[in-house]
Amino acid sequence: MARTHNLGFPRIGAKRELKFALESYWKGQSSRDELKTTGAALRSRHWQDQAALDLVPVGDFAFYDQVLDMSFTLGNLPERVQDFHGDALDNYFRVARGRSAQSAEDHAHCCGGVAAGEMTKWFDTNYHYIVPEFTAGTQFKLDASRLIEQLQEARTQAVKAKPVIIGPVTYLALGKAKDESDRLALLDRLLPVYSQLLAALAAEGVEWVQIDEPILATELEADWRHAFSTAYHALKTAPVKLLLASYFGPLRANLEWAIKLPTAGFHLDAVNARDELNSALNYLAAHKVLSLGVINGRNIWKTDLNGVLQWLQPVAERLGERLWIAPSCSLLHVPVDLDSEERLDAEVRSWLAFAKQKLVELNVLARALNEGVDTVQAELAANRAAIAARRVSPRVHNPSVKVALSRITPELGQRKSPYAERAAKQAALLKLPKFPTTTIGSFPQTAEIRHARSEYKAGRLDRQGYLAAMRTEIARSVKEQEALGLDVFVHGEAERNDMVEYFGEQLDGYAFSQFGWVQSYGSRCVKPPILFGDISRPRAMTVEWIKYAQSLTDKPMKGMLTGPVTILNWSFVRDDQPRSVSCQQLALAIRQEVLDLEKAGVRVIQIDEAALREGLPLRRAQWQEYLSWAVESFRITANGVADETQIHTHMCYSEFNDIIDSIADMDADVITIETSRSDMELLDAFEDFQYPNEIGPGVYDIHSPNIPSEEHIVQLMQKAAERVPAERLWVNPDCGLKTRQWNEVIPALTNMVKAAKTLRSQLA
Ligand SMILES: Nc1nc2c(c(=O)[nH]1)N[C@@H](CNc1ccc(C(=O)N[C@@H](CCC(=O)N[C@@H](CCC(=O)N[C@@H](CCC(=O)O)C(=O)O)C(=O)O)C(=O)O)cc1)CN2
Ligand code: MET
Ligand SMILES: [Zn+2]
Repeated sequence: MARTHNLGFPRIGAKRELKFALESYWKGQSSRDELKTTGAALRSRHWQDQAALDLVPVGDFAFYDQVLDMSFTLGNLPERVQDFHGDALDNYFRVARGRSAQSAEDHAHCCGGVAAGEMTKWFDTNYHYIVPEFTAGTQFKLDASRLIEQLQEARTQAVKAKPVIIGPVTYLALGKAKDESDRLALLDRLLPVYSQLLAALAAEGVEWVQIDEPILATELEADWRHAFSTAYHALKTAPVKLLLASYFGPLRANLEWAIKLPTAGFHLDAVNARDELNSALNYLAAHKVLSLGVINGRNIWKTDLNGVLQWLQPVAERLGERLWIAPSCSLLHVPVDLDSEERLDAEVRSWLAFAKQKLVELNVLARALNEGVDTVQAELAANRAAIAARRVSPRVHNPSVKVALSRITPELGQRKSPYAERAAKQAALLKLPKFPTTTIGSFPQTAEIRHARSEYKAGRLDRQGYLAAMRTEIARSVKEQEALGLDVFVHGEAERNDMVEYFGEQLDGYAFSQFGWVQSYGSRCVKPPILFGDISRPRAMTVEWIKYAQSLTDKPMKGMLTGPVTILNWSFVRDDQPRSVSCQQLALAIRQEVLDLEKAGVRVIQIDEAALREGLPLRRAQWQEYLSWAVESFRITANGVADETQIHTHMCYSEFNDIIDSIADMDADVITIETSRSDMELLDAFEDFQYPNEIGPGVYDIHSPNIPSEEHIVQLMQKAAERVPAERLWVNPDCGLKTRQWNEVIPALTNMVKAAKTLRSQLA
């Protein structure tokens, strides 16, 4: 009898209930009890949604982030919040979001402002976690209250609970030593707290605990391998059974030793590591449970159930009771419920499965294994038909796109002249001052903008009314930029719901959902569009907006586009062709937009590649292959323009040391990057490499409500000028301003423009 379980369920809610409850609480519009009630209601609903499983995850719910939850469970709070006297949940939000010194709440508790914890991406997903902070002196202390309360809650609802925690080695690996000390030296202090935690869970009657170690999908140095051995030998006496979970990819050199660690069970991502199944079976000790992730937890496609059964049935026969089946990873990365969708095209819908549908698939597989395929004949037949229809659908295959792809030549990615020649022509045309100022694209997405768009989508505001409302916003942002005295303007992206979804909505080969929300960080969500077919651009997507914005000013207006690699990495993409092929198709489509903008007289065009660095594969061994097609796709998109047209790109995750040659290969005239929090140290890579083109190192940390002072910006730019020749420097924020408010943006940019003027008089 194969057993079914799940590694984690999306917590934001099918209608983003958690997002709205959090934001209302943060604004002081609802009480903490109301927020906690919403949390409990979501947990309860999600447990019901999973009731058909043999084991249901508990502890996967988090008010902000599961890694931050783990830090609180382990008593590892940054020193700056340890003296907080208020409610524990408020302290948790202080670490997550920071708190400016002025807020009334802080006066009430007499401890000033705190910096937010650093946020970084969770493996190769678009989810961001709060980085645990360590020093050589870090002490851990168990606080199991969250897990125990949730277990008790689950018990009253008769949930077959399997608590989920992050394992000690991954926890250390995800964190950062603030004093550059060795994180692994903390393992000996950490393990006793894990032992206490497991004992506390056992005391609640728990039999199995899922302990996540996704770091197993990366290349591990000997000391980290050793840490695994130390950790799991120390925990083997715990009074619970441990299911050690690896996901997001194959284990390669880690497979043999990891599966032989002394745990009662092991979870293998059998979607991404199917080729490791036989070895896993060979290494598996006779008593051990093998959990196989047979349903893709990272995409939205229906599983080929008949295909899975073909290879899974013999495994089930061999393992009997010791086989568990599950999604490949937590379902955090997929939307909740396909049934909510009212407008999806019926054909495309028939190919899809969201979280709830994936669990139904799992159940069909389990019944086929346990009760015989005859008992699920109808389900298997329907699945077979859907999979077959998708494979041959004319909606998926567009011969003219395939022809265009076959005609790609290296010349397509080649600018006409080298940077130095282009730069001279652009300077003559644009006549910018030294230290030119600009912003990254978006201005605040105000409640009015979002409201107008939702009225438009609901049919209560007509197209003319919507266009007029967005034009008013664009005009406002142009006026503000005139008043600020910026040099290169942006239109502000008011008309875009998201930098990726906006393009997905306008390209053929894409579908988009109404409620397909996925958490990106905290209360912020994205609705990744669904790339299902060959991509083409039926008509220009941005030209009218940019032309309108340009008509309002004599300053150069940047055309604003999202690049192919970022669109790819932040979409749900096809699983029936390599990512590189989808990326090239996107490149050809966005290239047309670039050329149309140029034709419309736009002199500066920015092509955002925020997710290029982020999209690096988990294993270094695969980096080169990825970088080569990713950079080539960018070059195809960007490099068809005349020398006089200035191409910008933007990246917000700027740890470029290992890939600076690829960044230079993109050959953008200007790159704007995130650097303010690293005190310009991230520019070292550019200095060492002697990066040849222009750079705008961010001087305003847009993730924080704090307003940077003129002096601070001048100082940062002086540091930048020590590393990059001043004549190649731009002055700009770290990233777009969509999540900020105008009353923060205006003073910050005022200081930025003043700083640029000071720099011109000092250094020029
Ligand atoms: N795709 C993507 N990934 C990214 C980023 C990014 O910008 N895009 N940035 C980095 C950080 N991640 C981020 C992810 C999301 C947001 C963000 O602001 N998300 C918004 C939603 C953006 C959106 O799609 N907005 C829609 C829907 C807005 C909305 O919620 N409307 C209300 C209605 C409001 C009303 O009627 O008054 C509703 O639908 O209920 C729109 O503008 O049209 C949010 O969660 O609040 C920011 C950063 C990394 N990854
Ligand atoms: N142009 C985009 C913006 O300003 C770039 C964002 S990168 C996440 O919002
Ligand atoms: Zn950015």
